[in-house]
Amino acid sequence: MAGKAHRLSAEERDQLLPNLRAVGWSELEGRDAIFKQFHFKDFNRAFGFMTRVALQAEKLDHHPEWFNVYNKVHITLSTHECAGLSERDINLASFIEQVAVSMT
Ligand SMILES: C[C@H](O)[C@H](O)[C@H]1CNC2=NC(N)=NC(=O)C2=N1
Repeated sequence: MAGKAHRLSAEERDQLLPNLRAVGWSELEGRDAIFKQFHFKDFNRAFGFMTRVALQAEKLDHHPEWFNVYNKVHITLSTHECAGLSERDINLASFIEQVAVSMT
Protein backbone atom coordinates (compact mmCIF):
# COMPACT_ATOMS: atom_id res chain seq x y z
CA MET A 1 0.00 0.00 0.00
CA ALA A 2 1.29 3.46 -0.89
CA GLY A 3 2.53 5.71 1.94
CA LYS A 4 3.03 4.96 5.58
CA ALA A 5 0.03 4.77 7.86
CA HIS A 6 -0.08 7.23 10.75
CA ARG A 7 -2.24 7.10 13.85
CA LEU A 8 -5.09 9.55 13.54
CA SER A 9 -4.66 12.78 15.49
CA ALA A 10 -7.33 14.05 17.89
CA GLU A 11 -8.48 16.51 15.22
CA GLU A 12 -8.71 13.82 12.57
CA ARG A 13 -10.72 11.63 14.95
CA ASP A 14 -13.14 14.46 15.69
CA GLN A 15 -13.66 14.84 11.98
CA LEU A 16 -13.80 11.20 10.88
CA LEU A 17 -15.34 9.18 13.73
CA PRO A 18 -18.79 10.76 14.23
CA ASN A 19 -20.16 9.34 10.96
CA LEU A 20 -19.04 5.84 11.95
CA ARG A 21 -20.32 6.17 15.53
CA ALA A 22 -23.68 7.18 14.08
CA VAL A 23 -23.95 3.83 12.29
CA GLY A 24 -22.87 1.70 15.26
CA TRP A 25 -19.08 1.64 15.31
CA SER A 26 -17.46 2.17 18.70
CA GLU A 27 -13.95 2.66 19.98
CA LEU A 28 -12.51 -0.21 21.99
CA GLU A 29 -11.30 0.40 25.51
CA GLY A 30 -7.67 -0.44 26.11
CA ARG A 31 -6.84 -0.67 22.43
CA ASP A 32 -6.76 1.89 19.63
CA ALA A 33 -9.28 0.19 17.34
CA ILE A 34 -12.91 0.41 16.24
CA PHE A 35 -15.50 -2.34 16.52
CA LYS A 36 -18.97 -3.20 15.21
CA GLN A 37 -21.29 -6.21 15.33
CA PHE A 38 -23.30 -7.07 12.22
CA HIS A 39 -26.37 -9.31 12.06
CA PHE A 40 -27.70 -10.83 8.87
CA LYS A 41 -30.71 -12.90 7.94
CA ASP A 42 -28.73 -16.12 7.78
CA PHE A 43 -25.26 -17.58 7.24
CA ASN A 44 -25.44 -17.14 3.45
CA ARG A 45 -25.88 -13.39 3.85
CA ALA A 46 -23.18 -13.18 6.51
CA PHE A 47 -20.68 -15.13 4.47
CA GLY A 48 -21.57 -13.25 1.27
CA PHE A 49 -20.86 -10.03 3.16
CA MET A 50 -17.54 -11.40 4.43
CA THR A 51 -16.55 -12.50 0.93
CA ARG A 52 -17.12 -9.06 -0.51
CA VAL A 53 -15.24 -7.41 2.35
CA ALA A 54 -12.39 -9.94 2.04
CA LEU A 55 -11.87 -9.22 -1.67
CA GLN A 56 -11.72 -5.48 -1.03
CA ALA A 57 -9.44 -5.95 1.99
CA GLU A 58 -7.03 -7.93 -0.15
CA LYS A 59 -7.14 -5.25 -2.86
CA LEU A 60 -6.40 -2.54 -0.26
CA ASP A 61 -3.86 -4.74 1.54
CA HIS A 62 -5.70 -3.85 4.73
CA HIS A 63 -7.42 -6.65 6.61
CA PRO A 64 -10.10 -6.84 9.29
CA GLU A 65 -9.96 -8.89 12.47
CA TRP A 66 -13.27 -10.65 12.57
CA PHE A 67 -15.34 -13.37 14.14
CA ASN A 68 -18.29 -15.14 12.53
CA VAL A 69 -20.86 -17.53 13.90
CA TYR A 70 -23.94 -18.27 11.78
CA ASN A 71 -25.49 -14.88 10.97
CA LYS A 72 -23.25 -12.73 13.19
CA VAL A 73 -20.03 -11.01 12.14
CA HIS A 74 -17.97 -9.05 14.66
CA ILE A 75 -15.34 -6.78 13.15
CA THR A 76 -12.38 -4.97 14.70
CA LEU A 77 -10.33 -2.56 12.62
CA SER A 78 -6.88 -1.29 13.52
CA THR A 79 -3.61 -0.79 11.67
CA HIS A 80 -0.69 -2.99 12.69
CA GLU A 81 1.79 -0.77 10.90
CA CYS A 82 1.13 2.16 13.25
CA ALA A 83 -0.28 0.13 16.17
CA GLY A 84 -3.54 2.06 16.16
CA LEU A 85 -6.30 3.66 14.21
CA SER A 86 -5.39 5.11 10.81
CA GLU A 87 -7.24 6.46 7.81
CA ARG A 88 -7.05 2.96 6.31
CA ASP A 89 -9.44 1.74 9.02
CA ILE A 90 -11.85 4.58 8.32
CA ASN A 91 -11.80 3.80 4.60
CA LEU A 92 -12.34 0.07 5.15
CA ALA A 93 -15.16 0.77 7.65
CA SER A 94 -16.87 3.00 5.08
CA PHE A 95 -16.63 0.24 2.48
CA ILE A 96 -17.95 -2.31 4.97
CA GLU A 97 -20.96 -0.10 5.66
CA GLN A 98 -21.79 0.11 1.96
CA VAL A 99 -21.64 -3.67 1.64
CA ALA A 100 -23.68 -4.24 4.81
CA VAL A 101 -26.43 -1.90 3.61
CA SER A 102 -26.65 -3.83 0.34
CA MET A 103 -26.86 -7.20 2.16
CA THR A 104 -29.56 -6.44 4.74
C1 LIG B 1 2.92 -6.88 4.71
C2 LIG B 1 1.52 -6.32 4.53
O1 LIG B 1 1.52 -5.26 3.63
C3 LIG B 1 0.98 -5.82 5.83
O2 LIG B 1 1.08 -6.81 6.82
C4 LIG B 1 -0.45 -5.28 5.73
C5 LIG B 1 -1.50 -6.35 5.51
N1 LIG B 1 -2.76 -6.07 6.16
C6 LIG B 1 -2.86 -5.19 7.16
N2 LIG B 1 -3.99 -5.08 7.83
C7 LIG B 1 -4.11 -4.26 8.88
N3 LIG B 1 -5.27 -4.18 9.52
N4 LIG B 1 -3.08 -3.50 9.28
C8 LIG B 1 -1.88 -3.53 8.66
O3 LIG B 1 -0.96 -2.80 9.05
C9 LIG B 1 -1.75 -4.40 7.54
N5 LIG B 1 -0.63 -4.48 6.87
